[in-house]
Amino acid sequence: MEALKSLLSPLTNSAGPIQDTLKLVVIGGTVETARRASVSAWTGFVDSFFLTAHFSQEDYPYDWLMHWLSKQPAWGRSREFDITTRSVSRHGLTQSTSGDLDEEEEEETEEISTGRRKRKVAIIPSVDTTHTIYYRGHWLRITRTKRFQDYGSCGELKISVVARNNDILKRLVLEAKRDYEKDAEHRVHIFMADTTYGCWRWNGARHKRPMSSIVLEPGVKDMILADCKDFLCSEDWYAERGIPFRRGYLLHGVPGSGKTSLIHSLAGELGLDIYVVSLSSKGMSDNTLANLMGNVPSRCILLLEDLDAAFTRGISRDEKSTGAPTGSSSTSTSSSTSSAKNKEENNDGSTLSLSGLLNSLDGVAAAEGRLLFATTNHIERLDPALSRPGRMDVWVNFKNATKWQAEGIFRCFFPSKPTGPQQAASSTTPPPSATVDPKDPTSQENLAVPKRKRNAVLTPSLSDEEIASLAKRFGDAIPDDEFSVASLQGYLLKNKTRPKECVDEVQAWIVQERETRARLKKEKEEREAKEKKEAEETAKKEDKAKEEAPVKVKRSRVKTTTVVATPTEPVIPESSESTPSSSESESTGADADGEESVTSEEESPEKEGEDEAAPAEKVAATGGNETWVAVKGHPPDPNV
Ligand SMILES: Nc1ncnc2c1ncn2[C@@H]1O[C@H](COP(=O)(O)OP(=O)(O)OP(=O)(O)O)[C@@H](O)[C@H]1O
Repeated sequence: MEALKSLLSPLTNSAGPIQDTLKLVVIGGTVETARRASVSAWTGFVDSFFLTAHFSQEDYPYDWLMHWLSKQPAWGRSREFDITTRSVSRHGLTQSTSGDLDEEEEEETEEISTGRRKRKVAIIPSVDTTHTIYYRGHWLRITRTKRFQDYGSCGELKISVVARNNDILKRLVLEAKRDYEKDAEHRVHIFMADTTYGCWRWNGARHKRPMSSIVLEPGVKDMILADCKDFLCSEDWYAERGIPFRRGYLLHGVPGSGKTSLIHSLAGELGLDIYVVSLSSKGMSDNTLANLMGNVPSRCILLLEDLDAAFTRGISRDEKSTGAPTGSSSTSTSSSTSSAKNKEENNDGSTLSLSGLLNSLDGVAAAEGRLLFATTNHIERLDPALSRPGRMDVWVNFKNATKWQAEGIFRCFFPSKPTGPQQAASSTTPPPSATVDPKDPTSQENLAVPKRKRNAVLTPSLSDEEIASLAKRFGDAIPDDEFSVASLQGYLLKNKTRPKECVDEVQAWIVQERETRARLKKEKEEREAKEKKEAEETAKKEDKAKEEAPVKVKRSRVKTTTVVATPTEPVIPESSESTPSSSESESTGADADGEESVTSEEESPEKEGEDEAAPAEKVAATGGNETWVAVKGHPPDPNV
């Protein structure tokens, strides 16, 4: 006990300073805890008045709000900002009006004459800065941030407002949406499948293409448009009958006949975005496709372009296999060559199987409400399962241009001169291109030519009768089902300011086109014949090499054995290096290094057999087999 007291005595004697220190720690800790508690209570108290909404760049409301914000003067007056020529949102509609460097007006004339592309420069507030905007009696605190993800950064928007409930935020989002849709109504947005990350990437917004600019046989456009409209407003009908709310359209036929153009037109007409998937793209797999298909919005056009291309590069029904193309078999030369080719083609990480494709089209996870459009130039290559009703409900065949279509496309290019007051106005306004009223949305010229370039095309004005007669002559000159509409369009484009000459010279163009086609066809046939011959020769060589392969292996084994382990085995006589030593080894029983050899009795007949076989093998090997040369150390003697 005494000992313990003596041990503690130094501490008890100095209790004053320690107690003070302890008191300080306790008081400091208490004050800090109280401070933190009060701060968090205050923040909680303040936050209880604030409503905060988060918007991610991955979803539409972010675009609506960025578009809306870009129109707010306070947003443009930001004191910390980035300058960019890129679109802030995926829809490219958020170029800040307040921040635009307005040189457009001055540059417009110059642009038309030089063809130089205008670059808009926009000012946007920097990330992680907070801005306050007054909106309908409330102060909104808006912060733009960036979140980093596996596949790059993703923008976020945080909006806080002091309010009793979230009505004000709902109103804001609705207003932003309406505003955005109003500005976006003249565009069709295109999204492309990103197979690397299995998501959709905005690819641009295109001006809507009017249906009147698509020239198809009478009734076809109306039929498809009516069918699409009918589908889009029949959700309940489908639900009542338990039918999956999806519709598929298969547009097949010759290239350049308007399949893709029609889809773009329909998207504009129906106000839908287009989501494009290329099944043959690198890295496409069943999972990626299912993921993509499950993530399309309920109302959109899903476009599978060139469906047959996916087949020829090796989709198969078997999930494990990505080979076995069906379409190119007719041109295949030998099984070995084609399988090698397939391997090469499929070596791009794509593991998409037909069953995977079918599942993603109408499996459990497939999106509903979308219009599926698939295009192909070779319908005969499609698996029947893919094109059956339920997956592809409407089939439309696109052929080469008829006379009627030729006439129609001519009229699209050369609209007739407006009559009445419009004509009077135009006659006072040079140049002649002013015959088209730029405000008239039904004007053919307006439909065919983008707005900003309208005045750049100097088309002579012709009366209705003149255009009708020229169009008729043009249509009569074009043979039915020989030229695609795209090729006619190419010819008309070359003559876009010379309607009369265009018709006068069309016969010469037809002759020239036929000659070009004949020449190209001949060249193609020659090239194919050459390729076929080369492939046959390669196949023959490979077959020959295969036949020889087992013999070579045997010989190389013999040679190796001779050098390393069994020096007394007979050395192949045709080698100039080994011939003398072989006889020497046989006679002396020693190898080239002078090692003692052990020749077993049992080996003798085999050796004899090999010796006998040697001349025959030698003859077979004169084809210049590489293995043979490498083992022997000198090229084969072609005279043997
Ligand atoms: N029927 C048509 N009416 C109006 N323009 C057409 C028509 N067909 C083709 N064109 C024009 O030809 C070009 C090519 O058309 P488009 O890409 O739509 O053809 P496609 O059938 O989809 O071809 P592919 O099968 O090669 O993809 C476009 O510029 C389009 O304007």
